[in-house]
Amino acid sequence: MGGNRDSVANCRILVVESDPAERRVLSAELDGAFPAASAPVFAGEARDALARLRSDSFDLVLLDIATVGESERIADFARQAPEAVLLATSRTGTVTGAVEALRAGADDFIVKPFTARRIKERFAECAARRRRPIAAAAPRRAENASDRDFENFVGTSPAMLGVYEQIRRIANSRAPVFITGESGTGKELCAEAVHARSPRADGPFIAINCSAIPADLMESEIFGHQRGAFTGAISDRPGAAELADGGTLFLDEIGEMDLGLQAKLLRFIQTGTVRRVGGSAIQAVDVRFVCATNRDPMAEVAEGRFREDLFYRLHVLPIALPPLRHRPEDVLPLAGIFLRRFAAEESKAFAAFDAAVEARLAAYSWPGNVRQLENVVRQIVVLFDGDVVTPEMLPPGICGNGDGGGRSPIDALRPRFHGHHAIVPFREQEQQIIEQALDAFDGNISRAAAALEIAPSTIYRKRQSWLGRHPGAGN
Ligand SMILES: Nc1ncnc2c1ncn2[C@@H]1O[C@H](COP(=O)(O)OP(=O)(O)OP(=O)(O)O)[C@@H](O)[C@H]1O
Repeated sequence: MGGNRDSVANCRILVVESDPAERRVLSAELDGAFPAASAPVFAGEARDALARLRSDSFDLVLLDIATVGESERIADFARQAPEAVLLATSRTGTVTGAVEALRAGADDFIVKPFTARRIKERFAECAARRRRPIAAAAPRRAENASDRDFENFVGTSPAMLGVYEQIRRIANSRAPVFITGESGTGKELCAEAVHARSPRADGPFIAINCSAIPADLMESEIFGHQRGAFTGAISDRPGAAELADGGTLFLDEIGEMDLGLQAKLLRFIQTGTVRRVGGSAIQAVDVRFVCATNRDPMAEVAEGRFREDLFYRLHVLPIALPPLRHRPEDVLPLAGIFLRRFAAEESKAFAAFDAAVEARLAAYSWPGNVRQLENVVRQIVVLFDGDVVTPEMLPPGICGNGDGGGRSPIDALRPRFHGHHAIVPFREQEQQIIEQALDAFDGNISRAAAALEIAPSTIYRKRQSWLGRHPGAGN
């Protein structure tokens, strides 16, 4: 199944859509966009699609929620095609619908109409990030493994060599690993490397982002639930802890976990057992904990936001990832690999940066770290054509003259004030800025968050609060 999962161009697509008009639109949109793929397969009913999945393998399944019916059916798809990326689609984008779909096993939720480009991006991201066995943490197929310096890391600065050495030394232990570092410094890559180098490498690597999932769903995400445990719990579901049995459980952005759940996590660490929400059976689970935060954990403990006892349980083997500005020699190798990756993905010719661009990239301070560098290179590749990246392609902040000519999507986010008449309430400006960022990145929350240099959870939370202000509003 899914032999080409990491390669967007080669992916095999199954579209589950009952509306003939929608099928025609999608067929036209997808045909040109996935040139190397065999034509997408269309199924008008969930039953036919499930039958097709029994005899054939796909890398991407686009599931129209209205066609598929209740979320239990989405769970059927998740079971039938465990390696395919499942993107739930709907005309009506409500938070509840999205949460239901994700809970039932979809990798992501996309509101129609959407472009093939958006599908490609979501597919690539989900294939790279979804819960998956460690096989997916191996170097991307399209890239040369020798481009990497250690596991999936690029960079040979002394600071990073020190990190690789630390990972090598702690990999064999069963003790928890606590990774700190600013946003975008590679904490998730680090967690994957710890797993890949550990004796558990053949076991599962399960990542949970404690900030991306609403607090009330988090307990069931980690511990699972029994059917009927709460509204919407329509089937039994294992949590991340059970799924990670024999492998590694990565708790990303642990600093965002609510205090009640921290107590339950502590109990899990102490007893090595879990109980599903609404269930009575206690199950022993063997996992290695790796967690990460971009906050200062000691300060969080001092402020009472992080339980001290939990902190000391988890903070056994600390790894601190250096910000990119402390290792400027890594900037150009990283930029080079991103350029090759995105040029291949976008079928562009870009192969190098000119000397002036290299000088600017190396001199810039990269407050958003590697993720910001990755986003900048991606924007350039998407927005421009050519073999060589030249200075006028750089976004204003990096090109240094403050005049971007409106080329960068991020440029469109800059608020413009024209005297005091333009002053509007802060919360409205905030909503506008976030919505513009989401538009600029086709609704992609992680990329919008990275561009705004905030946590994705902030966007999720804000959207929930806007819905609270305007009952019935969609997302
Ligand atoms: N040293 C590196 N080599 C190659 N790619 C890297 C490196 N560091 C980070 N990246 C890439 O940068 C992006 C951000 O990395 P990652 O998600 O691991 O950061 P993070 O520290 O977990 O961020 P956050 O705190 O915001 O979750 C990813 O696409 C990752 O693959």
